Amino acid sequence: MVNEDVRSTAEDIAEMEIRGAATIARAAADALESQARASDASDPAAFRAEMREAARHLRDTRPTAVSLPNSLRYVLRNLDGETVATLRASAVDAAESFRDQLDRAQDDLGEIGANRLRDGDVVMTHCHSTDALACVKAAIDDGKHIEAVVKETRPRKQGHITAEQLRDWDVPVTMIVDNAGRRYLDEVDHVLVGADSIAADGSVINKVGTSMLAVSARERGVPVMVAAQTLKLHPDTLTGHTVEIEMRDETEVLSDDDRERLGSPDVENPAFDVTPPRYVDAIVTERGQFPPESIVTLMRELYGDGTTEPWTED
Ligand SMILES: O=P(O)(O)OC[C@H]1O[C@H](OP(=O)(O)O)[C@H](O)[C@@H]1O
Repeated sequence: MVNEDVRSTAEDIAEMEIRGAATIARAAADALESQARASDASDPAAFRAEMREAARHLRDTRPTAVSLPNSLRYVLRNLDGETVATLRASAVDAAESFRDQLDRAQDDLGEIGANRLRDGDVVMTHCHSTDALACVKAAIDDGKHIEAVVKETRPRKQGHITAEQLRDWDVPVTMIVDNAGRRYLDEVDHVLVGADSIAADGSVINKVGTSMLAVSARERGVPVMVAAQTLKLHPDTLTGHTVEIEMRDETEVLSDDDRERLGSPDVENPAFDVTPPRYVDAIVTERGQFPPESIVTLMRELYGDGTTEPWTED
């Protein structure tokens, strides 16, 4: 029942061919739209069941970035109609308005984040975040000169994607290995990172290594700014759930040859870590910037009704 686009999108998300919390959310909405368009369901109940199955398939790819279930929820909750044709149209509309909101949110948070950056500032980045880079882009568009110290971000080196994007915007980049982060903090004005999920207590779940960087930044007096549209707020944490940290394959850390040479040690490869709120200065969203401790107010406003898992309903 799950269509080919959904299967290939799910595979690409799992393999990180499609990656980054916002990009994953967009791809998931696109895939649900494709499922709706291609459906040959004979009646509304069959159509809804297909959409739920497609959503489950996409949901099961990666566990940490809440933008993925938030995106699936958005499309499924907006299904509306008494016939397959009207249901299909509602899915297409929902996917389109989801994409519009995502783009607008990123633009708006970029403007807000840019207000924190002064002409001549240097930012230190970790991993690759489109929300974080939107702040840099808006600052440049305001005529500010911005430079960047870009952390490589092992094991998958997403810092290279950041450097490539900054190169296209003519932002001078200094690339460093992750372990040089603390040494170069003296030369930067901000740490600027994205988020995969934000918990109700203001904890930031982001690429592994973020917490170490944030602790060092606090010690060095460098403000830590997290750029995260409200799609990254994790509603389940309002009711005490914790965010699952994805463990990825050991081959990302050690090649087969290296593993054999080292006597097959155990390898742990968490993709994310949790930065406690006391190490974060501001969470920049499209609704304004918030001290992490107050993000719960916004979360209640947006998700206070609690969450459902529309893909599990029969
Ligand atoms: O939504 P945007 O800001 O683009 O990305 C947010 C976060 O998603 C990425 O995770 P991964 O590379 O998919 O594991 C990084 O942790 C990044 O900070």
